[in-house]
Amino acid sequence: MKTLMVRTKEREYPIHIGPGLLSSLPRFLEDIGWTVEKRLMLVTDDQVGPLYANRVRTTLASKGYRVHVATVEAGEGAKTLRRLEELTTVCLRAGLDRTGGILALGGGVVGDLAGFLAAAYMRGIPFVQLPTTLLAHDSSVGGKVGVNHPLGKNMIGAFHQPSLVVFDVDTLKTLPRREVSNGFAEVVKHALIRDPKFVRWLEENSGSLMELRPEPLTEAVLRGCSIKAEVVSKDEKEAGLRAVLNYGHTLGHALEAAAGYGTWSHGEAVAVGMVGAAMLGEELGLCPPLAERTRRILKAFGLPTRLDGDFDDDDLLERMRRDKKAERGSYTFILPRDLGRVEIVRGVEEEPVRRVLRRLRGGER
Ligand SMILES: NC(=O)c1ccc[n+]([C@@H]2O[C@H](COP(=O)([O-])OP(=O)(O)OC[C@H]3O[C@@H](n4cnc5c(N)ncnc54)[C@H](O)[C@@H]3O)[C@@H](O)[C@H]2O)c1
Ligand SMILES: O=C(O)C(=O)C[C@@H](O)[C@H](O)[C@H](O)COP(=O)(O)O
Ligand SMILES: [Zn+2]
Repeated sequence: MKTLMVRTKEREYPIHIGPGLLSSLPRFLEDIGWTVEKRLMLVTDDQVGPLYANRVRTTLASKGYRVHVATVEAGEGAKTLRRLEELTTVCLRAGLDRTGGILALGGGVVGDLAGFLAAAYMRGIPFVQLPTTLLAHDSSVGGKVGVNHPLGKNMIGAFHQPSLVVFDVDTLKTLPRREVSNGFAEVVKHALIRDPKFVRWLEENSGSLMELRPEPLTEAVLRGCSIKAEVVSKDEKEAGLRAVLNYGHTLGHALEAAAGYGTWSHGEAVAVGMVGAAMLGEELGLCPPLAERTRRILKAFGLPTRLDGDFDDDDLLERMRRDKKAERGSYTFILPRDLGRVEIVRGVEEEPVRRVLRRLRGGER
C-alpha cells in the first residue's frame, strides 16, 4: 500500500492506494478517529452496489458500525438536485445526524453526488471517498463535489474535502473496457499538464496499462493522484493554479452537456477537449505542435479524438462562454505551452475556437 497526503490550509487527509484495501476500511476509519458510534450512510450506484457494497457493509458491521446503504442509478444521470433531495430524505429517515458520516462507494458520479450530500446535509458532515473507477483517482481527491444543471456541468456544488480516500485497485478488475479508457483520459491529463516524463512513460506503457497489469496500473494511479494532490494542496479553491486541472474541460464539459449527460463519458469528452486545447495552443502560437502527439497517446488508450456527432458550433460556443472559468462571457481555456506544461489563457477570440472545432471534425480517425 502507498499513502499520499493532501494538505490544505485547514486540514490534511490521506489517500491510501493498493490492492485489497476495502477489507482494511475499519482500521483506516479508526485512524481518522471515526468510532463505531458514528452512524454511516454508504452511497453507491446500482452497478457498483451489487459488486462491493455488501462486502463493505459487512466488514464495517462486523466491527460494530451501523451502516445504511443508499443506491442511485448508475451513470451521469444521477448527478442531479433531485437525487440529492432523495438521498437527503433517506439520511433523515435513517436518523443520520451531525455526528454521522457518508461513505461514497463508486466512480466520480457517486463521489461528486455523495460528497455534495455530505457538504450540504445539516450544513456539512464528514465523508470518505471509496473510488472504484480509474477515473476516480481524480474525482475522489480535492473536494470538488456537486451536481449537474441542464445548462452546464457541475454548476451546483461546493468545495468539501473528504476525510480519507481509500483506493482499492482490485475494484478496477471489474471495470468495463470503455470505463478503463474513460479513466485513462484523466491520467493522461495529469501527465500533460505537469510531467513530460510521465507522458513518455504512458506512451511507452499504454499496452500493459490497458491490460490492467497491476504494477504499471498502480504506478499510473499513484503518479496521477500525486499530481492532483500536489496541485490541490497548493490551491484548494482554484484561486489560480488549480485551474490547470481543467485542461480539456472547457470543450469537454460543453460536449457532455450538449450530447446529453451520459452519452459521452467524462473522459471521452475531456479527451477531445485536450486535442482541441492543443490545436488552440498551436493556432495561437503558444506551443510547439502538440495536437498530433496528444491524439496518438489518447488513441493508444482507446479514446476518441475527433468531434463526431451532431453538434452545433454556436451551441458549443455558448456553452464554453458559460464555463465556470469564464469571466464576463469571454472564452477562457487552459492551453499548453509545451509538453507537460499548461497555463490559463483568458479573453481568447472566437474565430480560432471556431477553426479548432472545424479541425476536430476533419483528419484521420
Ligand atoms: N470532483 C472532481 O474533481 C472530478 C474529477 C473528475 C471527474 N469528475 C466527475 O466524475 C464523473 C465521472 O466519473 P466516472 O467516470 O467514474 O463515472 P461513473 O461514476 O458514472 O462510473 C462509470 C460507470 O462504471 C460503473 N462502475 C464504477 N465502478 C465500477 C467497478 N469497479 N466495476 C464495474 N463497474 C463500475 C458505474 O456504475 C458507471 O456505470 C463525472 O460526473 C465527472 O464530472 C469529478
Ligand atoms: O479538481 C479539479 O479542479 C478539476 O478540474 C478536475 C476535473 O477533472 C474535474 O472534472 C472537475 O470536476 C471539473 O471541475 P469544474 O470546476 O470544471 O466543474
Ligand atoms: Zn475531469
